[in-house]
Parts: sequence; structure tokens; C-alpha cells
Amino acid sequence: MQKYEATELPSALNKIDQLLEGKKPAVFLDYDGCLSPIVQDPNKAFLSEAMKTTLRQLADVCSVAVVSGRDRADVEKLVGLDNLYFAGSHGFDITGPGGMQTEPGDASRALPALDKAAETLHERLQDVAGVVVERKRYAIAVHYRNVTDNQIERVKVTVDDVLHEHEELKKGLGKKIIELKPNMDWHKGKAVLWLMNELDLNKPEIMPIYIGDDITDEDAFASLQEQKYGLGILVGEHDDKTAATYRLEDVDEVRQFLEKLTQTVK
Ligand SMILES: O=P(O)(O)OC[C@H]1O[C@H](O[C@H]2O[C@H](CO)[C@@H](O)[C@H](O)[C@H]2O)[C@H](O)[C@@H](O)[C@@H]1O
Repeated sequence: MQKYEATELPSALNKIDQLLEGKKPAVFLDYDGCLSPIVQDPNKAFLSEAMKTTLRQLADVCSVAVVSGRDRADVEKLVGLDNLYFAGSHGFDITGPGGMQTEPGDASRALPALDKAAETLHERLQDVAGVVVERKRYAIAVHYRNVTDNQIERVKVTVDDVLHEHEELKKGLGKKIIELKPNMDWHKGKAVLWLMNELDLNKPEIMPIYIGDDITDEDAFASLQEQKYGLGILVGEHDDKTAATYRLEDVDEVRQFLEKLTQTVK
């Protein structure tokens, strides 16, 4: 697995023809930090009208999926388009046009542990100002973006304690969040490969493109790198090296890239 410093990656913005190699794209997109800018309040991460229009037009010419850490129903509502596929809870919960609805990671066994852990976290963190415990169907995000510095360690220790009480769950990290997820061998990368197989996109004439900004998107970049074709594009940067091979600066560059991609495919 090749890993790179984000700042050393070339920009994908003006290289679309070269990157596509004459193939048709299949586009997989993260939500927060990719389609919508990172904001203080996770409930206010709205999609701009411009991005929505761009996504609608792209989905008219190729397969488009949003692969998010958010609850699937939540991200589906935020995007508000019915011609896209949605993989929520980091890929455990998938829907799509034509009534597709499936949970390929088999995470339902973790539901009792998730229910109990969410209840415990609410109890133990209720007096920490600014903390948000966000329950998704197959994950819990504990947000500490708005917690004062001297309370962050307490949040982290509490999450670790709760994790130790549930061997069915494992830890995940993101931008100012700690997540509790089903302790199973399933992630965004596996969801992307599952969708490609299901949508019959494993073909030489298809170029899968995954765009994301966070640590959890690394599983998808790595999956594309391992299967030796496809393109990983990192938006901005995170705290680690990346398995993506190109970069875009921010949400606005993502929109420009997707717009250009639509024009190229038309
Ligand atoms: O995989 P994603 O679609 O990128 O989802 C990752 C997490 O995104 C959300 O949290 C992040 O965005 C918030 C709004 O900008 C921000 O306040 C927070 O600090 C970020 O971590 C979402 O709330 C989580 O459930 C997702 O796991």
C-alpha cells in the first residue's frame, strides 16, 4: 500500500481527461468535508443548491453514490436526490434507485450493544458542555468539536471505558469525533466494492472515482489502490498520510471537478 503526504499530491482539477483514460466514471462521494463544508453543528451541514444541481446532473450521466459515516436516512435527506445510491453508517446500510435496500455488512447483531452504549454515553457525558452523542443506525459519533479543551480528555476516556464494556463494538476516529462502530470487517471501502459488483461496474470501460476528506475514507482509497484500478481523491487533508493519489482543495473544488466530469461524460 502506497501512502502519501496530502500536500504532495497533484491536483485532480484540471486533469479530468487524463485521469479518465477514455473510460466512463462511477463516482463515490463522502458527505461531510467533501460535499458540504465542515461546520460546528453537525445538524447544520447542509448541501448548497449549486452542489445539489451538480450532483443531479452528474447522476444523469453516470452512477453516483454517497458513502457516508452519517446515518443513511440522514444523509439521504440532506442530499435530497432520488437518482443516487446512499451508503450510510460507514457502509453498513445501503439504498438506491429502484427500491434497493440492503445491509451487506451484517451489522444488525451489533444493535443491542449500540443501543446500550448510546444510553450509557448520554448518561455519563450529560454534564459535559458542547458534547454531542449522535446515534446512527450502525454507529455512534461522540462529537467534541464544541467541548472546552480541559474536558476533551474526559470525553475520550469515557468513550474508551464504554468501548471496553462492549466487545461487539470498535473505535473509529474522525474530525473532532470518536466513533463506536460494529466490530466487524466492513467499512467504506468494502461498501464501494460491494456497490461496484452489485451495479455491474467492474468493467474495463469503467473508472471508479472515490472522493473524501477524512480518516474513514482511507479504507475506500486503499480498496481502490488494492484492486489496482480506480482513482482516490483526497479533499484538503487529515492527520495522517493518505492512500489517495490526487487531491482537491475544498468543497468548492469538488463541485468544480464534478461539473467538469459531467461535461466530459456528456
Ligand atoms: O463520512 P462522512 O460523510 O464525512 O461523515 C463523517 C462524519 O461527519 C459528520 O461529522 C463531521 O461533520 C460535522 C459537520 O460538518 C462536524 O461538526 C464534525 O466535527 C465532523 O466530524 C457527522 O456528524 C458524523 O456522524 C459522521 O460520521
